Amino acid sequence: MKFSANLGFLWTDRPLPDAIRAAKAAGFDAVECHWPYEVPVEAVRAALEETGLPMLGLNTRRGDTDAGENGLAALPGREVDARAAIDEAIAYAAAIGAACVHVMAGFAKGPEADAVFVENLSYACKAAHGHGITVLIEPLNHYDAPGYYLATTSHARAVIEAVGAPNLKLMFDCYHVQLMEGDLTNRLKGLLPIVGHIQFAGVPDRGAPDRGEVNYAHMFKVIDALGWTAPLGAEYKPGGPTEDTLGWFTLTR
Ligand SMILES: O=C(O)[C@@H](O)C(=O)CO
Ligand SMILES: [Mg+2]
Repeated sequence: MKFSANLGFLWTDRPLPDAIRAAKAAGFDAVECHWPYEVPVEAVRAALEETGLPMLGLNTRRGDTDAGENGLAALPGREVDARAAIDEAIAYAAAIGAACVHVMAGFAKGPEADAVFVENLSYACKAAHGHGITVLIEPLNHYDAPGYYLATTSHARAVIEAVGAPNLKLMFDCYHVQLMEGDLTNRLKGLLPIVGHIQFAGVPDRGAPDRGEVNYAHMFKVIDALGWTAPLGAEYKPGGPTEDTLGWFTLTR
């Protein structure tokens, strides 16, 4: 198995370039992040080149976080801001060779939001296509993100079908899927053709994956048996020094 360190949660005690170096030293095969925009592209690119780690993905900006926004792409009336965030994310991803951009939907619901999300995603997929970038959408659980537009994989599948772009895929985050829908093994098998990236964390506290209700020793075997070879995103909250939480690597043996 290969693993990607999600630097939105791991090694957040240091600047992003040093977090990339820490992930390399700990034995990760790749990195991914959330919102790198305050860090100069050159510094991130230099750390990636130095370590040889690929950056798998990053997220579009959430919007006005002081006002509680968590993404813009499904918000009626915010199309200009949503597309600026998409352009920014694609430009940053292209500059550091990142394979994916997660377009965050935000808090919205209803037919207007449905149409806006599909239109903004169509825009994102066209813009990303020329750079060979995959656009991801991710259902978030309703405990952490109540009211988030996208909460289930069935809704994500319907959106992906409505957009109909080959470079639009599902971020299958085992943590969110377990909290909302369960049946991880069968669900992942059924969704595999539309999955673009897989993430994991302990459930329900989002701690290290060797604790909680999900048996990741089993899940890693399932994922491997499905022929998935891309790195899996370790997106958990270490609750202390990240190095002290890496015992879960042994789950793959
Ligand atoms: O699962 C998550 O929370 C992340 O993957 C993310 O990108 C949105 O916060
Ligand atoms: Mg996630």
